[in-house]
Amino acid sequence: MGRMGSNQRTYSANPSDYKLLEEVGYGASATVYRAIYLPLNEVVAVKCLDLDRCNSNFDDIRREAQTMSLIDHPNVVRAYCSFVVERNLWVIMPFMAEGSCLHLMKIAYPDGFEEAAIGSILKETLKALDYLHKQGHIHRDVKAGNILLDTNGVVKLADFGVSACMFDTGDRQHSRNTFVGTPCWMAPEVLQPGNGYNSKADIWSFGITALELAHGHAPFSKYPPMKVLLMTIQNAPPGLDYDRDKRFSKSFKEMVAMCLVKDQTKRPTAEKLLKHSFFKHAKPPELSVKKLFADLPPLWNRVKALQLKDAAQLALKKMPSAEQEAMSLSEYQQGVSAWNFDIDDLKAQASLVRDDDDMAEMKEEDENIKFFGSDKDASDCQSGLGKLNLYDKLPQAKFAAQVSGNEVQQVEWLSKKGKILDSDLQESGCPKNIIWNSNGSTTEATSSTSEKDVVLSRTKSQTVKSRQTQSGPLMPGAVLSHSSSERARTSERCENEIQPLVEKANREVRRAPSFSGPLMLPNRASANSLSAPIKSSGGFRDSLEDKSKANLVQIKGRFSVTSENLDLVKGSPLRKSASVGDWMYDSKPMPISQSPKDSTNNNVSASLLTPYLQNLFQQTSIQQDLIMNLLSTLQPAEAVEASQNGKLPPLPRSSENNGSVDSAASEKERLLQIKVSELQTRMTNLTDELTAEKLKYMQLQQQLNALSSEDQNIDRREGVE
Ligand SMILES: Nc1ncnc2c1ncn2[C@@H]1O[C@H](COP(=O)(O)OP(=O)(O)OP(=O)(O)O)[C@@H](O)[C@H]1O
Repeated sequence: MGRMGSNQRTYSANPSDYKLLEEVGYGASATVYRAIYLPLNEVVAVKCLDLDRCNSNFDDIRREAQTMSLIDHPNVVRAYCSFVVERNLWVIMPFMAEGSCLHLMKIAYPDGFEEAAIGSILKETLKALDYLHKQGHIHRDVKAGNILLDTNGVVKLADFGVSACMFDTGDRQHSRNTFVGTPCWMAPEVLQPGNGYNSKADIWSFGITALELAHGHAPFSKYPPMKVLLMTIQNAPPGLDYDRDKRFSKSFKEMVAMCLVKDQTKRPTAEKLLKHSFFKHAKPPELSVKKLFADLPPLWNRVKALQLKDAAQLALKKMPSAEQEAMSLSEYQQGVSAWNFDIDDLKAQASLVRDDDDMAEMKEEDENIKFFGSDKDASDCQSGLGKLNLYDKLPQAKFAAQVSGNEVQQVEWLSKKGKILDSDLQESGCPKNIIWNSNGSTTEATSSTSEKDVVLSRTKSQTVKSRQTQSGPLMPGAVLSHSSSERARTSERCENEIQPLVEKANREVRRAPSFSGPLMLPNRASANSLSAPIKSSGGFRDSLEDKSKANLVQIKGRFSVTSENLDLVKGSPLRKSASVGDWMYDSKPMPISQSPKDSTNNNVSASLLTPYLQNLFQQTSIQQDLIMNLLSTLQPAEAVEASQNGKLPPLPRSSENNGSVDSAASEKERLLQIKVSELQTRMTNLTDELTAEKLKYMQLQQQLNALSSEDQNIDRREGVE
């Protein structure tokens, strides 16, 4: 599928012609790398889509990729070419050096952009939509995460085509009973079956994206997907509040209101919307957009920083209390959206997750009508994880070069925002004094007080608000779905290029869902957690697939629903796990004290139990890993002490542990240690559970053996008679 790019250059379909460099983005189905196209020595982006997670057949994907490569508009990211590498589809695209608007907000503008920049970004995006709609396409995934920026301020809409085919084969039957991702950006008609939708659905998503850019997050993003769905359908449309959103012009508010009309026929076309006064007065992006990232380090370092932050976030979050927000946030942050699912299933789930509090909140939302009416109020109630934005949690960092060996060029942009506190750093478990170079990765360094002061003196005074922010994605699906070859490639590169700290953080981030994943029967193939099919374990996978094939309707993104799941739900409702951050089916494990006789009566087959045990086992090991990682972020003295007290497992020996011990451990670090202890308690519980299950399994095995030999005896006796 090698072909000409827009610059009339030819791009080969030979993977060895592309040298993958840093990871610059990740989504539900793909990881995106900066890469060099060796024959031309040109920087490109390579999006690696995991075909294992694709619902479409290969021809559909190939067709869509080809369609994507035919798209030719200055505001649409086109594909130069695409080809299959093992179980991945590689899509070669122009590299958009400043990444997505979502990343930019997460890293530097947690409260959203100023209106001038929003106007420019939206205008360029609308031009792209106008073009696509006139070509007969619906984008179906318009959101800040898919609006990419180039260093010169060029704005392009990405993810057209492939994402569509990945999640919609056009055969709706195959999509039934499935819900994936967050419906934050989805139009009501998309969420309601039978109505049908058209390009106006993109206009709704465009309106939601406008709110996202204005506030740093999409409406309802704190809620679980099912609730978002109900709110989108039942509530008045979200919008910019005329009184409270004073920083935005009337014209902007009007434009958003025009997009967010529930009746799709009343929404303007992209062409008409472009004529709105808000866009007439929009500045050229090179004036208003370019300056947004003027002081920022390179994209890949931002991505690493976000991953670090995610690791810290993971370590700090209060699992039980924040898990619902975490799920919603992680969905939102990941920016997953797919438009195929069955409304009844969603409603079934929604009815199960709603509790009194939820209803009260929903009522409150109804009363407020305008979701964004009170930024402060809204943000205050968005607790938990939300408080951890990069500025809140990353060090007063300056990041220094390491990768290319260039001169260290300190970048103080993080501190400029005035949101980074030393204490936050300690709390985050990140090493202090990380230096971040404009072209390298992170490395530790000494930061003197005077440096700090200088940095702080340059700080813009900005109120540190307790609000929901767009913290980096916990990216279970994308990671779990990587083919082993890609994992190998990634880890190889990490070893070579990324500093251990970052590597460790990445591992933590990637394992985050594993840590928090539910213990569940394996036939729920959720990609939202560890409970997604564990592809690496051969035997398990087989049994899993056998079990699930009959019932699994579709796996998309990180949520999936199967008809069997729904049956399960009836008798065994969805519930929030006490210890994990995901919704799970209450699998009602048998009591440990159960006698073999009772066990037999349960009719639990070994084939069902085995994968369950393996799942349990895997989670336990992953938790162990996580604890080890956390331990290594503790002050050595404390960690050693905790370890010696028997509170924690033995510390891994490392050079850090051999160094001099700082006896003055901070309060924050002690808190972190408490977290670690909590985690360890959970791990112990899981281990106990695992042991009990193993025991039960052995008993069942014995029962089965006894039964089968009894059967044989009977057969033999009958034969004799
Ligand atoms: N051409 C590109 N240049 C630079 N960064 C890119 C490029 N394409 C994608 N990215 C980055 O990678 C991220 C993920 O890419 P993309 O949205 O295509 O993945 P995805 O799996 O399709 O995501 P999702 O389905 O969640 O929208 C983007 O949000 C963006 O930050």
